[in-house]
Order: sequence, then C-alpha cells, then structure tokens
Amino acid sequence: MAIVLGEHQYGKAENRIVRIYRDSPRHEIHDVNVSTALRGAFDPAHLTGDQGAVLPTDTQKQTAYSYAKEKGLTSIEPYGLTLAAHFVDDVEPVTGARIEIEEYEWERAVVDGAEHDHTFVRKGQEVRTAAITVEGVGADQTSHVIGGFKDLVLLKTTGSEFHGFLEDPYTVLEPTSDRIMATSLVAKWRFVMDEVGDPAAFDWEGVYLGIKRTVIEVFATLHSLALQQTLYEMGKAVLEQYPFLAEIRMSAPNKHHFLYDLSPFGLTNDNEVFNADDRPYGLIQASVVRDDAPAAGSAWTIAGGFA
Ligand SMILES: O=c1[nH]c(=O)c2[nH]c(=O)[nH]c2[nH]1
Repeated sequence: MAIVLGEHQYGKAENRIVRIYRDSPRHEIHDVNVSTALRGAFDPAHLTGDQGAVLPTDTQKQTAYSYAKEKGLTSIEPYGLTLAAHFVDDVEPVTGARIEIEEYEWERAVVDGAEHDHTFVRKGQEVRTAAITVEGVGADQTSHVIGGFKDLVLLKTTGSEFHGFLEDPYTVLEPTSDRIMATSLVAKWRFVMDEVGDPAAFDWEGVYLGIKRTVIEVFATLHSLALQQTLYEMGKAVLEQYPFLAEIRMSAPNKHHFLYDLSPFGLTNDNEVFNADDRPYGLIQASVVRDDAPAAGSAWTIAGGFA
C-alpha cells in the first residue's frame, strides 16, 4: 500500500475586479469576481515543498487585474479565454487552466429623468457566470466555454399545476391545478467553440441577453404541469434559438408557496395569501442536450471534484 498525491490544482479565488472604461464622459463599469486555477506537474510543491514550478497565486491575481487593463474586460467569456490561454501558453509547467467568473450588473442611475454618466445602481437580478477551461499546447490545445447565470428569481402567480403524481402511504401533498410557481434558477450552457469562431468577434452580450429573454418567456408563457416540464421547455427553446450551443444544464429550487389557512378568522383564501416557505425546497435539475453535439471533454470537469 502506498499513499500518493491525487489530483491537485491551485490558484487565486475571488479576485474582485472592477474595470471602468472612462475614455468618454459616459463611463462603463464591469464588476466581476474572477477565480483562477492552474493544473500541471506541481507535485514537488506538495511532496517536498519545492516551489520551482509554482507561479504564485499572487502572480495569478496580478495578471487577472493587469489583463483587465491590457487586454480589456467587457464580455467575461473572451476575457476568461485570454487569461486561461496565457497561463497555459506562457507559463511552462501549466498544462491546464480553469477560470471561473461571476459578473455583477449595474444600471445607470436616473437623475432628472436622464441616465447619469457615472453613477450606477446595482441591479438586483441574476449574476452572470462563465467557466473557461484551456488545456494543452499548440495544435492540441482545446478551449471550453460555459456561460450561464445564477440567482435568476422567477415567480408566476398562476399557469402552474401539479397533480397526477405517484402516491404511497407517506403522500400527503394535495394535487393542485392552480399554484404559484417560483424558483431561483441556475443555468449553464456549453458553447461549441468551432461554431463560435473568433471569440473577439462573437456577440457574447447579445447571446447572453437572448438566452435570458427566452428562459423568462418560456417560464411565463408555458402552462406548466411541473417544474420539470418547464425546465425542459426552457432548455429546448434555448438550443433551438442558438445552434452553437451544445447543451444547457439547469438547477431549479422549487420555492414553495403554501396557501395560508385563513379559516380560523372566518376568511376564504382563493389563492390570495401564501406562506413563502424557505426550506426544505424541491430541487429540480435537468440538462437538455443536442444529440449530435461534440463531446464535452473537460468543459464541466472540476479537478479532483473540488467544489
Ligand atoms: O413541479 C414540481 N415537481 C415536483 O417533482 C414536485 N414535488 C412536489 O412535492 N411538488 C412538486 N412540483
């Protein structure tokens, strides 16, 4: 029996980078949280404490900030691709890099009925995400981009049913033909990089907004028989809209709203007053996949299963 070093990676987590474009009086803001992770032959650092191959996490941080200026930071996907490719291409021991990014959106403050040039109000909606993996060198190099969002909180007050489910001795849930449906949606979609083409010329912003719009439209307009059905229809609509997406993975907590019992007060409750239950929550997860899509390779892989 021998005890050996397993998979490992290292990097600087959660670099909170705010990039301002101030070339004109109308400033632009990009507010992101960037995590880097480098993979390669870093065994000596663990086994003997030899740092010869280790590019410090501090250097990774400095590079992430510097690239926000040097290479620009507008769309998070190409920024992540450039940063990941730099670590793999220019830092000898690095064979793979994964960059995870969250973006916090700001909207312009409105002053005297007009959008302000340099004052912003944080948007309370979803957080945009990206996970970029670059591996290998030269002609063997592969790049993966997963776009996404989390915390997109959606609620509809009708147009949702849940009945006809399997019942056993422990089933107490009443069927319903009219309920509130609410979730805080997480979605991640995988780009087919050959079809994206030049990342610098691709419309990352338009695609992001288009996916979000489609997801919201399906949630609103589909008369839902279960959150499972809603997820599938959302994913299908997104893949139909964008042929360069291979798959979409979604995680949807079912934020239960239970009708509150007002009968002790002699009141009827015709789907008007609910208790918004915090936990436990149903957790519905589904992926929707194009069956001829290229294999995912390491696009989703998190080394060592580290969270
Ligand atoms: O949309 C739903 N899907 C379920 O699987 C489920 N289970 C449950 O108790 N409520 C719901 N709602």
